[in-house]
Formats: sequence, structure tokens, C-alpha cells
Amino acid sequence: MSVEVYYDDDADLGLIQGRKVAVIGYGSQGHAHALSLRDSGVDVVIGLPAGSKSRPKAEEQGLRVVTPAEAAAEADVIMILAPDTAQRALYAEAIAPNLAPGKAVFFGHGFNIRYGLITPPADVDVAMVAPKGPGHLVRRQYVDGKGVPCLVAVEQDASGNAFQLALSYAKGIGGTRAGAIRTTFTEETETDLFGEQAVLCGGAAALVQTGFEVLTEAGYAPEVAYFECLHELKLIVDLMYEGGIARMRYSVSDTAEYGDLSRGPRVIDSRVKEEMRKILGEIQSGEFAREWVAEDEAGRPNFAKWRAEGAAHPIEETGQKLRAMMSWVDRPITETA
Ligand SMILES: NC(=O)C1=CN([C@@H]2O[C@H](COP(=O)(O)OP(=O)(O)OC[C@H]3O[C@@H](n4cnc5c(N)ncnc54)[C@H](OP(=O)(O)O)[C@@H]3O)[C@@H](O)[C@H]2O)C=CC1
Ligand SMILES: CC[C@](O)(C(C)=O)C(=O)O
Ligand SMILES: [Mg+2]
Ligand SMILES: [Mg+2]
Repeated sequence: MSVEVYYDDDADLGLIQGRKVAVIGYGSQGHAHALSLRDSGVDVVIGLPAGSKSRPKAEEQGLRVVTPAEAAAEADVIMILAPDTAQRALYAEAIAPNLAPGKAVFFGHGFNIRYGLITPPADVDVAMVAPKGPGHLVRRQYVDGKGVPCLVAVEQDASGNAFQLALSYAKGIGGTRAGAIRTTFTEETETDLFGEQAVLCGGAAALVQTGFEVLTEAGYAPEVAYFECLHELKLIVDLMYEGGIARMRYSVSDTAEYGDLSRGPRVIDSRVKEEMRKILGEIQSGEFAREWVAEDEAGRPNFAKWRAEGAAHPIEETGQKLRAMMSWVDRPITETA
């Protein structure tokens, strides 16, 4: 099955320049969308609650900040970039009362629509522009004249022009410089959750920590274990990123490649694949979404406990010491680019 990919020439920036856009939330994605849209000539207002700690950042960067309800009332396109777990209440309290026929509600991830936590009225457009990368990279690429590829989807096309509007928004944040792929809310949500749980965040973090534990428990120096299991991972992933797994195998030694081919499938074996299928099943059935919403409503007890355990893992202390020796590695997270 081939996908439809859209580039700058397929998108009309004038569509989004002709609307007022409210960006609700000013975190990783929010700051990137808002600053890049503004730099693309779009009229942007930021919606944040009165006590939000993001308010000073947005104001320092020259953006006008009002409450989410005020932003939703004055805007034609309302992009919701608050945390997924905050969106349901935010929508009910601040956005739904301020919708009118012809307006559009946009998302950066399909979670709340896919799992029925938000159901906009039939007379508004509902679309998604989901960059396939962290917000700080989205902004950095835009500033550098490049872009992060985006997924674009339409859930509800009340105007008959929702896809073109979403594509125009994607152009405003640099997404169509790299390519915008047309998808659905269901496909984006399910694959995004699977990727972050099984491979990118959950799978990769557990693989790194477990490799580090095996080496240090066997008596090897934590510093050496850190280099082998975490630091060099970036160098290996960079090769995969540039030219696929084949490029990585071309670059490493034959000894490494033989070890990869003969031992890799023993680490990620059929049991792991079966567990990945179970994780996908929990995403598709809505079990993960129900669990995460309940965890959030209960005050996130497990989340806080697991986060603290992760932060206390010995690999973090070792990494802190080593990164201090490599000034080019320990880069601060900047809020603008
Ligand atoms: N992180 C990423 O790179 C990616 C995120 N996404 C999606 O983008 C969306 C935003 O995620 P992300 O950028 O990580 O979020 P962050 O946690 O980085 O930022 C959330 C922002 O929303 C604000 N906020 C919190 N509660 C409310 C509320 N009730 N009303 C209005 N604003 C609120 C926060 O303010 P305060 O500072 O006061 O807490 C903060 O400015 C999510 O749907 C996520 O799935 C999609 C692709 C990648
Ligand atoms: C991989 C994590 C992500 O899905 C992302 C940056 O794309 C997220 O939700 O933050
Ligand atoms: Mg993602
Ligand atoms: Mg995600």
C-alpha cells in the first residue's frame, strides 16, 4: 500500500495565513508550532491557564497569551497542544463553548479523538498535524530552513476544505518541506503509541538499562558499560537513520555484524515479539487508553513511582559524570530552537 505524500508546492500557505490560530499549550510541540507559524506570517494567539508556568516563556518570545477560553473564542483554528490527559476537560470547559460553525479543531496526536474522549460538533472541521519528532527538533529544523515530516489526517470535513487547511498549517511549521503523509486519526494514534511503548522509548530504554545491568553485575566498570550500552547507541542509530540497518551493518566491523546477525534475534526473540503483539492489542482495544486515563485521574501514583525508579537507576549517575567530560554531548534543552 503506498501513502500519499505532500510537499510545499502542494500546500497553500495563504489558507492558514487567512485564519487566526489559537495554540493551546506552550510545551514541546506548542512552542514549536506557535513560533514557526508566527514566523510564517500567521496570526497566532496562545491559550494557557492563568497560573501556567509556560506563560512567561511565551510572552518573552513575543507572543500574546490569553486564557484557553479567550483564545478559542477569538480564533478560527484551535490547535490543542496541551498534554493528552488534560485535553478532555480543557475541551469541555474552554473550547466546546467557544466553537461555531466554520471553525476548526486541530490536534498534534489523535489520542482523545481515537478513544472518544472528545467529540466535536458536526459543523466544525477536525484535523491533525502530527510532526514525527520532538517539538524542539521541529522548531530547530524550521529555523534551519528544513522540516520534520508530519502526519496529516482529517476526522471531520465540515467545510469541505479541511485537508487543504491542515496541509497549509503543516507548511506553516515546516512539515511540507520534508513531506506530509496523509493518514487517519486511528492509524496515527495506534502506531504512535505502539512505537513509543515497544520500540522508541519503552523498548529502547529497557534494552539499554538491561544491557548496562548485565555488564555491571558481571563486574565491568559502569563507565565502560555506559559507553557500550548508551553512548554508542546514538552513533549506531545515526547510521540507521542515514541509510537503514544495511548502512549500519556496512559501517561496523565484520565481527560486530556477525554478532548482530547471530545474537540479535536471541535478545529480541519470539517471546518479545509476542509481547509486542499484546501491547499492540491493548492499544487497539482501548485498554491502554483506559488504564492511562484512570492512572492520571488517580493522581499518577504508578507513573510517579516508575519515573523516580528510572531516575535512580545507576546508569543515570554514571551518565551524568561522563557527559560532564564531553561538553559537546550535554546540551541544554532550549525552548526556542
Ligand atoms: N512531545 C512531543 O514532541 C510530541 C507531542 N505530541 C503531542 O502534542 C501534544 C502536546 O504534547 P507536548 O508538547 O509533549 O506537551 P508538554 O507537556 O510539553 O506541554 C504541555 C503544555 O500545555 C500546557 N497545559 C497544561 N495543562 C493545560 C491546560 N489545561 N490548558 C492549556 N494548557 C495546558 C502546559 O503548561 P504548563 O507549563 O503550565 O504545564 C504546557 O505549556 C500531545 O497531544 C502529544 O501527544 C505529538 C508529537 C510529538
Ligand atoms: C516518541 C515519543 C512521541 O510519540 C514523539 C516525540 O513523537 C511523543 O509522544 O512524545
Ligand atoms: Mg510520536
Ligand atoms: Mg506520542
